[in-house]
Amino acid sequence: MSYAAGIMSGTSLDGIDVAIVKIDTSAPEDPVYEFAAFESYPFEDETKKRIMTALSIDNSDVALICSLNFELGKLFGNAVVAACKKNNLASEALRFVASHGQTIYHHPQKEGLLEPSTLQIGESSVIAEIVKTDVVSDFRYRDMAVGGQGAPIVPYSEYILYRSNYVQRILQNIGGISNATIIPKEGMLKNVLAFDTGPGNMIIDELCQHFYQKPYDSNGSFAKQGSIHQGLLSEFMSHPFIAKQAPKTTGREEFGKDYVHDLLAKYQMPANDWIKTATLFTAKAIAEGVRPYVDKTGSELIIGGGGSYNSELVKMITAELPEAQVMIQEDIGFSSEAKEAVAMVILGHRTMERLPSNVPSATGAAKEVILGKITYY
Ligand SMILES: Nc1ncnc2c1ncn2[C@@H]1O[C@H](COP(=O)(O)OP(=O)(O)OP(=O)(O)O)[C@@H](O)[C@H]1O
Ligand SMILES: CC(=O)N[C@H]1[C@@H]2OC[C@@H](O2)[C@@H](O)[C@@H]1O[C@H](C)C(=O)O
Repeated sequence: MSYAAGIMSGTSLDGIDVAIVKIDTSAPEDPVYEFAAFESYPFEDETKKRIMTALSIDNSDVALICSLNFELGKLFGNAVVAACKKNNLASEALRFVASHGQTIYHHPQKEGLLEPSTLQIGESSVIAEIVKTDVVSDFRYRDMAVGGQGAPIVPYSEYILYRSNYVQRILQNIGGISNATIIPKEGMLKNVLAFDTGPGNMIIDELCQHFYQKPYDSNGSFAKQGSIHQGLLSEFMSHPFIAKQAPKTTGREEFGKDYVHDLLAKYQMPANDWIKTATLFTAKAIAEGVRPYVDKTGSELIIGGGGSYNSELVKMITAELPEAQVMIQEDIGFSSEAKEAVAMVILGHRTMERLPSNVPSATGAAKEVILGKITYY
């Protein structure tokens, strides 16, 4: 029995999530992962601003990215130490730390001279020195090296935690971007499908920041007061990503600030109508993405990520997908916010054991590979 920590800092840039997980390997072929604790550390405004600048094609610079790699390594390491302390654990007793890293750019298709590539930062050497244990990081690169999109990478852990002999389960994550994992009833890992469905909270957050200087639409309260603008909704739905076939992944490059500000320049309407229409688009993109795969004999769509706390969004998804039973992670006793950080522990454990954890049917990779790199302490 050992403990490990997973660190997630996702595309929404809300902060650093740390999950501590107990790993029971008494049956080594079939390890059991037990959630032990979750802590979240919001980024300082200044740090968030610097990351946003680093992500921007127009304003990014190499000195900033170089420095942020080490700054984030420090913040990630300190977050794990703080989480351990709060939960009365010695951080050096962790068997390993698994860190996702901050995605700076994700470009899965070849475009001109640009190779399919992705970049996550938050230096693992710095984390290892602070936490004083081994660190697994950089999970996406190896999958891309064998022709995969490098995302989504959570399907392996979702298969381990949620597969069912009785019902199809669709795990719908709504972070900055939304992604779905479809696990057939009695399915094998090779039958699992996963892909990004489009924006998660990214457009809603940008609009809340623009109109109200607020980071997000708490519980959908602005959306609840707005009306749908059909012209804007049609324009949203005509985004080429929506009609694309899976496997597909996306990011801030397609649904970030530039996309939202181009639309803001084009349409005039009250703030809450913008937010309501963007919320419906987010729900429809999810429904369009998963609808072709819903098992008519029974399907549970389980929503996780911060979007599960937006009840207006959840209501819209429920209305768009009457063929599935829609619920959130908390309805089945899990935590919506901890889900991805827990997933990192499961992926990290596979790496430590020299075992593969990409799902080629999800990423389009040519074969199964061992994800991640290990920095030994
Ligand atoms: N109470 C709430 N009401 C509405 N929205 C919320 C609430 N709490 C969190 N959110 C939304 O969830 C977002 C954070 O979600 P999460 O932490 O799952 O994203 P992430 O992991 O950074 O992104 P990704 O999964 O795309 O990498 C916030 O930016 C916000 O939009
Ligand atoms: C490149 C990148 O960071 N992608 C994230 C992002 O956030 C959600 C969605 O887009 C998903 O594809 C992925 O994260 C999760 C952890 C994944 O790979 O499964």
